[in-house]
Amino acid sequence: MYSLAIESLQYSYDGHAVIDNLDLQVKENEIVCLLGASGCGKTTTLKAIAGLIRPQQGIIKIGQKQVNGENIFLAPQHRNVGMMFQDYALFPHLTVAQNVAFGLGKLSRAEKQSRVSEMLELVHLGAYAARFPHELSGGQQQRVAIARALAYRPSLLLLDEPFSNIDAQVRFQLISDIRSIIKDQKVSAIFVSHSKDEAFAFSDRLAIMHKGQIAQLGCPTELFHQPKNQVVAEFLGQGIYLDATHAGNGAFSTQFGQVNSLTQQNDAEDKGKIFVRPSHIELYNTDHGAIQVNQERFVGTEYLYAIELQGQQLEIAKPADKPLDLSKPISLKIKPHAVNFFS
Ligand SMILES: Nc1ncnc2c1ncn2[C@@H]1O[C@H](COP(=O)(O)OP(=O)(O)OP(=O)(O)O)[C@@H](O)[C@H]1O
Repeated sequence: MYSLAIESLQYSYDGHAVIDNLDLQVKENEIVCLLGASGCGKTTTLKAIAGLIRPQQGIIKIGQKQVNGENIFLAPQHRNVGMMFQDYALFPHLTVAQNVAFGLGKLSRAEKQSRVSEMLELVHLGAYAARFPHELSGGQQQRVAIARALAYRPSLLLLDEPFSNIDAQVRFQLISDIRSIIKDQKVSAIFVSHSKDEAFAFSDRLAIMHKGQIAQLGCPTELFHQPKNQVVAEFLGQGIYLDATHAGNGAFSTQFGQVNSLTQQNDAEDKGKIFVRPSHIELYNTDHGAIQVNQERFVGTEYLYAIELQGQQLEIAKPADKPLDLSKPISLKIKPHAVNFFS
């Protein structure tokens, strides 16, 4: 069963489509990250799920309940979603405990107290109940925000760039803490980010968004190694395109020699481009190489060599015990890998 199912969603601002026929499904207890460049429609999608805006078209189901569709539009408070938006700061004049209790209107006083204590224990802030937000660090404030979002036991959490104001040094610890809290509580979550590092660390599956649509949905390794199109390939990491021709048996001819693919290839298209990441490239010393290394960096476990290929700067690694001899000529080859061929 899905905790969220979206079908053919459409939303336009002043006639300009921002969400364009978008489909998305989130499984139970799953964290999905909507990842994409600025302006691709991530926040608008979250707002439509939350009920903060009304889409012109499309179906949204949260659990079994249809919350959006033709003649159906449930108000945000009836959708059973918890929200943690970047600009949904804590209320500065309320204590931590009062902030967490804020959405618990229907419960009795005793029930509220017990739920607030439970939530503050969950985020390891039991001793901070009487403090005000300005007396907490940024990371502690985010943990209060997650406690507040989880307090009324939503079935789906919506998180919009929740870590963007957090110091880089503590961000990945906080991401790991909040991920464990969400997993413990067995809720599903949609997390919006434009940082692939955050997305890789926080989510089970990634949905790469482009121009109001989901370009690809899958687990991080699948998207990284088998991008369906150029948008996904480029968004997830550095790399270059090389002209390539099918040479049969899953191999390709390129200007750097033959490249063998470790995955089955469809030979229908003869000519195209392959997308090559730095980790697919090997530098080695030969008698007749013409590769120019612009910089060498030692980073402990390996050496990184900066080269320029087709106008793009790439850093290629070599193990620390097998460095290049920069006084001798250098060549380049492309290692066998799951080749991404685009016709
Ligand atoms: N209230 C509005 N009126 C008109 N256009 C809007 C409005 N809100 C957003 N847009 C436009 O809709 C598009 C998508 O906006 P959205 O905020 O969903 O993008 P995003 O992917 O979340 O971007 P970011 O990563 O920068 O937050 C943008 O081009 C934006 O300018």
